[in-house]
Amino acid sequence: MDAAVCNPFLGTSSSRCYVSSRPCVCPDLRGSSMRLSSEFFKVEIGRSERSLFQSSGKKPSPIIALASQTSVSDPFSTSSKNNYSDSSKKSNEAALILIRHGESLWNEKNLFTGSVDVPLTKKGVEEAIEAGKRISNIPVDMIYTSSLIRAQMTAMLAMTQHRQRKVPIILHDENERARTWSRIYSEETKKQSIPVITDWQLNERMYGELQGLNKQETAERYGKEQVHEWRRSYDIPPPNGESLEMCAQRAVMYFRNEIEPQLFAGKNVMIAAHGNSLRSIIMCLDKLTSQEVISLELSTGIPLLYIFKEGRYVRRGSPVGPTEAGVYAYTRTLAQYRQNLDEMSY
Ligand SMILES: O=C(O)[C@H](O)COP(=O)(O)O
Repeated sequence: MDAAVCNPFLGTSSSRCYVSSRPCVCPDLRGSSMRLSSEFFKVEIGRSERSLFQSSGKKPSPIIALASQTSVSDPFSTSSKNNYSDSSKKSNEAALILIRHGESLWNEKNLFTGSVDVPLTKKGVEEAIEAGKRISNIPVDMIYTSSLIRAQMTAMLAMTQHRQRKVPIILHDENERARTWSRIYSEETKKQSIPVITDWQLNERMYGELQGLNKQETAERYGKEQVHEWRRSYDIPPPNGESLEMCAQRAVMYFRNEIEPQLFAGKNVMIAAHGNSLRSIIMCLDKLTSQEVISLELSTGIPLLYIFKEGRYVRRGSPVGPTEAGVYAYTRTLAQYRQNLDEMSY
């Protein structure tokens, strides 16, 4: 995992190469054998999130409001992408929300999309808004999205529903001028904002020569099994495209190097990305094997909540709705956060 990954959209001489500075703990990416975790095997997020509670034997409990605080941070206190981490602000826990973008115009047409930059459909817009309602009581301090419009639309639309009423603002640091011209001069305004960091490394896997082809027609032409192998196997790439393993190498490395330090610093993070970049991250968080990940399917526009605590990720399923008591009782901190929002709105 120490190969540099360069942004293909900037050519081979990208000014930003990510070289893993931390060892990746994801077993499959280390190339060693994986721990079996049958609990999350064959999970279709969004359709069977309830069964996650059942399989873990945990039932949502009523709201517990105790004196514990969500992290308080000023995410705009530094402007560089890489300098957000403030390890002195270590907190006990942070929320991590993962969300696959809403339906895109090519999802609707059943076309392989990959790196092609396609917007949401009307249904996708509605899914993103619905997702926002589901997470409207969960704290969000920072947002990471891919560089593709469908993920960015999803993040922004979801945040229109958030009760915190902070303004998500895309950080532009592609060059000095972009940094200077997008500066905010009011500390108070910064506090009312949520930084949105966009990065190609969270993009959908590059689908190579399948991009733009109809999935059904491709299966008829090359055979269902071949197409399933291209779409779901871990290490077999589609023609001239990325395998899930290749996608994981950049997406998981980005997660480890850029996002995880924020969680360690107590920041609550939302990631709006794609079916396969998120599958690779979930594979790592849930320690799925390369066999188990084959059955992992993500529905469009369904948020999934993890609690990051003492260096561990605890999957809490998908918040079903803003009124579901169980969502707020996941942890004391979330319950307290929700209670504060309620008190503020009286
Ligand atoms: O890129 C695509 O076509 C989809 O977003 C994901 O497709 P998949 O379900 O075939 O991986």
